[in-house]
Amino acid sequence: MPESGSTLSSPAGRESFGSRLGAAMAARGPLCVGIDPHPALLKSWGLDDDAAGLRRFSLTVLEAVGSLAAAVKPQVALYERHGSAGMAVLEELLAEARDESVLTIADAKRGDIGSTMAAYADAWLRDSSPLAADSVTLSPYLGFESLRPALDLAAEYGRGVFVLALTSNPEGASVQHVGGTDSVARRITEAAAAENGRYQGPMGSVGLVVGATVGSALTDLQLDLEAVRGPILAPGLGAQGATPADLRRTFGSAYPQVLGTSSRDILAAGPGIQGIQAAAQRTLDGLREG
Ligand SMILES: O=C(O)c1cc(=O)[nH]c(=O)n1[C@@H]1O[C@H](COP(=O)(O)O)[C@@H](O)[C@H]1O
Repeated sequence: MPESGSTLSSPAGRESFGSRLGAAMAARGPLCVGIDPHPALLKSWGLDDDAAGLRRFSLTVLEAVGSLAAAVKPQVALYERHGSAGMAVLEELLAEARDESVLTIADAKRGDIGSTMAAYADAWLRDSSPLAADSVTLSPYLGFESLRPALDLAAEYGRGVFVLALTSNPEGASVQHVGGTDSVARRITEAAAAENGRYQGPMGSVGLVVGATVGSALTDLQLDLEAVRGPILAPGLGAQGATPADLRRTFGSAYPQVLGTSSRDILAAGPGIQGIQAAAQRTLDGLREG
């Protein structure tokens, strides 16, 4: 269990997130399972679209994939839509994952001016917070440096961040590709690489989000993901159409850093634990092949 109590507690010497995630990927393989309790999925599982349904769904997924996936990624929006009762379920899920030593990525996509960003960082990355996760997704639209409070708090507490670079949705290109070979995405990638200079070992704690669906964009925009020396969270597998073979083709020599993530494609195999496990295992086998 993480330390609790004073927000001033200093967990000096704690192992970094990059190192913990690298060990989990080496031991289990490069799969993250997204926990996205969409209303349609709750319905197909025979659950109500309420906090009790959300709780059953979340804890079932954790039980099914907790010993198989390198990490789980709860989609915060799908808890927020249930208000405080939904956020209480998210707190319970994060605490349960912590107790079972399953790494978590809170998919909150936060980003704001620095002083407000400090509050987001407190919410997701500080030990004393009920929503503390091992890592959180961040949006750099206000400038990479606006994320400073989260970057520093993550480093202090042995936690991590995943910064959006090239997202899996087709609309992303209208912002992220701007600038050609000096693109917005390239600026983000280079800033993440510089930030990982503060970490020792093969993998830093500042990751990027690069969709499995981005096709030739890495080459077109001349992005050097190996130089980032951080984990690459790659959503888009399954429900958005990408395959493990696409991932290998897209990421090339950076593939060892890639954590493939899939939600609906695996979750649709529920509500039985064995069905979810089999779907996750199939995806993992695909990611490990070749
Ligand atoms: O940050 C993310 O995880 C993310 C970034 C991105 O570029 N695209 C993307 O789909 N995601 C998230 O990844 C999940 C994808 O879900 P599925 O399409 O069901 O596998 C959702 O929770 C998305 O919000």
